[in-house]
Amino acid sequence: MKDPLLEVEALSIVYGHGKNAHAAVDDVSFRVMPSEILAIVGESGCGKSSLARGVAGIVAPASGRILLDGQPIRDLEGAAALAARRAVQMVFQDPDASLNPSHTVSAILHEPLIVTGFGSLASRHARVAELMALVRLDASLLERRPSGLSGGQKQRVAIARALAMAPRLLIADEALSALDLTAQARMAALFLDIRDRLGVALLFISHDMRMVAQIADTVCVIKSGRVVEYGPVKDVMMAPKSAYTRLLLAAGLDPKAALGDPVLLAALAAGALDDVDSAVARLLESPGEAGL
Ligand SMILES: Nc1ncnc2c1ncn2[C@@H]1O[C@H](COP(=O)(O)OP(=O)(O)OP(=O)(O)O)[C@@H](O)[C@H]1O
Repeated sequence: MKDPLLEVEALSIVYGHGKNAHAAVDDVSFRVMPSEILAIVGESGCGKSSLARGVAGIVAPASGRILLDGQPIRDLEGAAALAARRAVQMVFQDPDASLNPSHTVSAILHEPLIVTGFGSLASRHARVAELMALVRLDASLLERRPSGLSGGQKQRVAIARALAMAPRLLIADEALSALDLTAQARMAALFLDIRDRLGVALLFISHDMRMVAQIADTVCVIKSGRVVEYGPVKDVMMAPKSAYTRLLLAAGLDPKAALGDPVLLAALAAGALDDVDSAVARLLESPGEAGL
């Protein structure tokens, strides 16, 4: 049995102070093995982005620990701290916000290589060509700026830039949700290909259970900042233990809108699985009722 790459232990992230304090992430634990794809799934506002930012070190946890190769990241110093920071890279939902619009794709991909002191100009060029091939982008796009690319192409550039740091864990925070369905499917295939070729692990943050089923090995379902279900994706899909997971699995239902339904809310609160299933079936038959 291999050792885990990442361990998240009893992590809590709190916004605000005093009586305004609000735990966006509440006592969450999971682990990611090398080259595993773990999906964190839940409806909008459940704390997924906060969790991703906590793992990436962008927001500080109120309590709990994050370990990389068994070492608490917070305790690392000097070269070890730098290596840990590089080992975890993030791809965000909106490439327009994360890619500099005035830079060419070439400049965007050269930058992390320069920052990390990656060899000579010739070796950087070779590495940029390799990164473009990895994300299946044609080299002819190198001189374009982000505005000259499609949404899917921009997201591929963002992934290539993250891969330039030679990460061991990639965090994709709703990285597919701004794309149309065809682009989403192609991007999911790309993530699987990258995992297979590079052995990089993926923390795949999503609200979409169907996308998660296509890509993940393991799934962690989050509701109101807490883990409600965690296990191999096949087990969770075939036999969801929690009523909330069943709701997320109901294809065609928007959980956010459905949660406005009082009967469904009461069934969820009571953990009454049969009542949840019948409420979901009713909402699917008459979408107008839940404003879907
Ligand atoms: N910087 C912040 N300051 C205060 N509250 C925040 C901050 N960021 C998020 N929150 C709150 O924390 C909770 C979790 O938000 P978070 O963005 O992590 O959820 P999410 O599941 O990623 O949602 P979405 O998919 O809509 O981004 C929400 O109630 C949100 O309003």
